[in-house]
Amino acid sequence: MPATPSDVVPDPELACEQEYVTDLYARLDAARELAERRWRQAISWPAVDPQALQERDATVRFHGERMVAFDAAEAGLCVGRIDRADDGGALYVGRIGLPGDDSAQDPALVDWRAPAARPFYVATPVHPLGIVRRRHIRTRGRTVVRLDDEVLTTGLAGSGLTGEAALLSALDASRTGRMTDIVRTIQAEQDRVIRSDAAGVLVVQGGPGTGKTAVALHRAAYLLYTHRERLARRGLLVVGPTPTFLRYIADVLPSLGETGVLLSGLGQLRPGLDARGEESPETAAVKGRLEMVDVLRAAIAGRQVVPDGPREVEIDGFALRLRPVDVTRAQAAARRADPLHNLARPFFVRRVVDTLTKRYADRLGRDVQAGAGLLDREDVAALRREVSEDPGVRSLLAELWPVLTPERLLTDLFADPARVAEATPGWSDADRALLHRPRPSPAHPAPWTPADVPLLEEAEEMLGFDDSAQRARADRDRQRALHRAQETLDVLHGSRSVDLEDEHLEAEVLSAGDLLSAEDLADRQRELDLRTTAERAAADRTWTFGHVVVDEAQELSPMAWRLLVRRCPTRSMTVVGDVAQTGSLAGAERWDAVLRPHVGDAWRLEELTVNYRTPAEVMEVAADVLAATGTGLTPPRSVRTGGTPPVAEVTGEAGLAARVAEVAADLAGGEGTTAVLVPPSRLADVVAALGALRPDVQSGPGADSSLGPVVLVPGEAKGLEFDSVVVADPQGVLDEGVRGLNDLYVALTRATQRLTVLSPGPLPAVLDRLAPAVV
Ligand SMILES: Nc1ncnc2c1ncn2[C@@H]1O[C@H](COP(=O)(O)OP(=O)(O)OP(=O)(O)O)[C@@H](O)[C@H]1O
Repeated sequence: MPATPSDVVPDPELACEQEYVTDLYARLDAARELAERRWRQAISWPAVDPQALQERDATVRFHGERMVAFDAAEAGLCVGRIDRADDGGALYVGRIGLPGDDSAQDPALVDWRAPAARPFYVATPVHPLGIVRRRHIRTRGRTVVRLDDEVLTTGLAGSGLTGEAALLSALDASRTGRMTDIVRTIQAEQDRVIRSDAAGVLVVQGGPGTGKTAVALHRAAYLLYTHRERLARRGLLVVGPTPTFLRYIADVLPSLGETGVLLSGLGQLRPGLDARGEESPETAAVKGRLEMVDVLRAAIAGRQVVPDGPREVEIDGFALRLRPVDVTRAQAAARRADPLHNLARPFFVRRVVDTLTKRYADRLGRDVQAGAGLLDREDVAALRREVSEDPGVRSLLAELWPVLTPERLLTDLFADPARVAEATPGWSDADRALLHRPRPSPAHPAPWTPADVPLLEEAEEMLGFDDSAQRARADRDRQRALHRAQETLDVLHGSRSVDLEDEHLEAEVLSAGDLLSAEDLADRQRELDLRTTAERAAADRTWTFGHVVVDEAQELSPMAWRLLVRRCPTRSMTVVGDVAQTGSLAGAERWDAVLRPHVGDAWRLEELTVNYRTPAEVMEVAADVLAATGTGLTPPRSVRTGGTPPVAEVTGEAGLAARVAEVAADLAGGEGTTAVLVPPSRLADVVAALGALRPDVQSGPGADSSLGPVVLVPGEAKGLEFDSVVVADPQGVLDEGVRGLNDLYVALTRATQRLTVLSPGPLPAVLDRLAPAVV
């Protein structure tokens, strides 16, 4: 029995709250209708100049976003109320704020993110913050179905949980395969993180199930609320480890009414690229090292070639020589002009063409500079053009200083061991070999991997983005729009209804063309740009964000950190993760080591200590594995106890897949979601065996536990949770993972209700606590 009373309140109170909640929904409906009306008005505004057009876009977007927020607030609009001491009255807390009738008084509903709502989450009997009672209001649709009260005047410490009854009932619900928001039951230690200052890098370390992901997403919503203007403009980026994970969390921010957030996996951070290729963990680790910056720099320098001896090109029957020293000089001049390879290239080209033109003129027996037979400027220009357009000259220039895309640079580098060797002085042959990748062909497509993305982006920074083609296209589009606009004006001019003979009078009469230039008209006809900030940010690789949230941040390589920090120059970041769950070789063992190269000591740490997912009985087993990792981290304290005790079975090698399938099919026949977590070598067999019993089995990156039982390797299950988990072959998980203990820790802590461990042979020693039944 908790020391803080938490009782179901009888009906009369329910009726009162129903009345209040019904009134709140009426206000919500009114606000939504108003927003819709304003949206309609704004969308039909004539935009007479670019500024008005921008204003129209912004107004349409603003009311559109409000409509989305009002829709999102519909489910569970009001989460509860706090009753203030000294008869300060009740303050209702909800998903959004709704004004009252009198602006001098309390709002009808205060947004959960507003400072006034804070006591709802953090007041305790020991620190009541002027509150005498906290009431959780549960609704189904628009009907109030349950109230849970906590009296805060006892002065007793209590369980340390806020709204324990509401929390426990939320945690006991079956999982749907999608994460939901926790606005109703945010706990005090989580609230502290959510409302922490936006400035600087905040690292949130916490064991499995401590709500790191939930907290990170609510923090994103909080920051958007608190710094709306800045963040709405610059946008907020949430980075997760895998597309599966992103799908799992995708509903949370929209349910909080926020649409301006870009959710992205690391493999999707380069616009236009969806990098999902696979490679060995060792290769990913090498690609993730910071030394790759030097490798890329050397690879680019290696593409600026000085030939061994003189090269000749033939123009109009004359052999023109380009000596190595000419190339060296041209290179030096180009590098002085611009440090970026592609942007420096035009300078290199000009120098080489100048040199060849001069030699051409000399060979023609004339002196370009002075004296008898002086070539005039036009002659020189003609010779220059001839040189620069000559195919032989062009191909020589492409060989000596090619235009490079990041994709071409990396493809050529990885495919050529000699280039790799040249760019990696001091590396071992084994590490060099890890970078090797055959040139893609239809037979070997070799798609880009997530570890390639930071390299491509880094290379783009060094090469310089040659946007001349893009600008030319934009110019052409604009010219076309102008042309169309001019035609429209001409038609208007030609079809004037006044038929005037007097030329003088004609000059006095204004036509559409007099009032409006073709440029204005083209601007007016520009389409509404209603893309959200997130959509615009996703399409623009130079976009920098107002805040970046990184989830499962322990997995990120140093190169990935470099990329993220570049996208967030203000270093306003929230970094959540658990260094005991690091699965990738390139990932973090300690936060300070990871962050120092990018932000020095300018980061602060918050810890989450309570596990809301894993029942205590399961966590005890997982805690032994955590101890064996040697990280020295304390296991989180589980909120829930008394669930189904975890079970283990030794199946024998031959019987493993069939028994896994049988157990998983049985669990999947019940309520909630089911996952089988296996070492990679068992994946195919287990999928086949389970598929025979459950054709809806899911596996791989697209696996969705809301559609059927899933079979995943531990890395794919990171950040996810399931009602029932079967861990198959724990020794295999230990042996096959590059950080096997961490992988096993991740696998064991995915269960919200039931855990079954099936082992082909004796259980690994770290699982001694599970005394297996031999079948
Ligand atoms: N205050 C809360 N109220 C209700 N549910 C909560 C609360 N905090 C966390 N949860 C639930 O606990 C579960 C675990 O949360 P979450 O996935 O955010 O943990 P995590 O720390 O990111 O875990 P992992 O390290 O395993 O990725 C989720 O179902 C989440 O909704």
